[in-house]
Amino acid sequence: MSDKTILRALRGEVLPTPPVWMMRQAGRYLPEYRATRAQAGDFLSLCYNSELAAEVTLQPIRRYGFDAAILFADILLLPQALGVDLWFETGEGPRMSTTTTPAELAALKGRDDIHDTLAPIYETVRILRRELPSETTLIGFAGAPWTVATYMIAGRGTRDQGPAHALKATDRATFAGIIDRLTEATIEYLAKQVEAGAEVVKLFDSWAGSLKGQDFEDFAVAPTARIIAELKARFPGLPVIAFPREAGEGYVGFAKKTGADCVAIDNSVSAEWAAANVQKDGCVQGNLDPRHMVTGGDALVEATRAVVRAFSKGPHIFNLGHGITPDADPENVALMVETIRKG
Ligand SMILES: Cc1c2[nH]c(c1CCC(=O)O)Cc1[nH]c(c(CCC(=O)O)c1C)Cc1[nH]c(c(CCC(=O)O)c1C)Cc1[nH]c(c(C)c1CCC(=O)O)C2
Repeated sequence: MSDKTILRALRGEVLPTPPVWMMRQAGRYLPEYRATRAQAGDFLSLCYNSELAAEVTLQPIRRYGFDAAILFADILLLPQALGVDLWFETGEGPRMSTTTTPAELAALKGRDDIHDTLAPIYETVRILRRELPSETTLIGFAGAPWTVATYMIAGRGTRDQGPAHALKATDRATFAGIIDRLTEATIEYLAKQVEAGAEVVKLFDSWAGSLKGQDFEDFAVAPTARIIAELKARFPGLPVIAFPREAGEGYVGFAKKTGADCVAIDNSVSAEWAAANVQKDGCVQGNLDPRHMVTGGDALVEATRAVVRAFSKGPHIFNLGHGITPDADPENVALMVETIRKG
């Protein structure tokens, strides 16, 4: 069995020092990322340029020696592979052609027709498995169906996922059809990442927190459980991290209900609460407030130590509660890593 620290934590081992990586660790806060992105032209061109995508994935590993690298790509590449138009408005974020009618749902490509578009992503994974240090774990990922659907239905990011909730209320069949098609395509997408060399996969459900009650069970828990069951049937022992962001009480029992090996925790709940209520069932990842990467100083050191301490009695992978922001100072990241490793 591999002795990579991330894989050990995912098997439930309690390590003296938690392994660490960061969401959005390859990103605009790093000058070397901005340079490579400029070389590629734009963000999407960078995602589909396997050599340059591998290069930006490696940059934070060289700088900080993180225990995991996460494939450089985006959760919105899968809908693009299903035939949706996708572009990024500078300074604003993603824009897509909308999928809200039975005809638009029917026009999406089949789950086996996504790989032509996504082949460069699988090539990035293969390059990374060759080039990463032997102690670094490679994480592949996809968006969870609900979160990806919120973008497909609205055609953009939204504060409250209003358009997706509205479609769920007015045309449940089409809404559920979008979730099903995404669930099936996500299984095939992640399976190809694993075949190419991803050692762990992570499902990002960034908008899980806006699903309440039975909707949370039907559209956050159930699709995640289905994806994990199918992947584990095809790849026995494959570790899976699930991130139902801002799920609150929904974090409790999420690993058991979905089969996830690790639940990633955002910073809207305290580490103490998550240790008592979520880590009791297995590995957790998280949950330092990403603002500390901007503000730094003693508060960063104290908050980092507090997260390590709160999760020290169970399996834990140190991470931020959400992605690092472009205004972060790279020196603060170094201080966080040093604090975790040197105490
Ligand atoms: C919702 C979502 C998206 N993408 C993702 C999510 C889920 C996680 C989360 O909640 O943050 C996931 C994602 N996006 C990216 C990765 C790569 C791996 C990593 O370093 O974490 C991952 C795992 C690169 C990216 N994805 C994006 C960037 C910035 C692009 C740039 O260089 O301009 C990066 C590095 C763009 C993106 N992509 C998306 C948005 C809303 C945006 C615009 C907002 C922003 O600019 O931060 C969709």
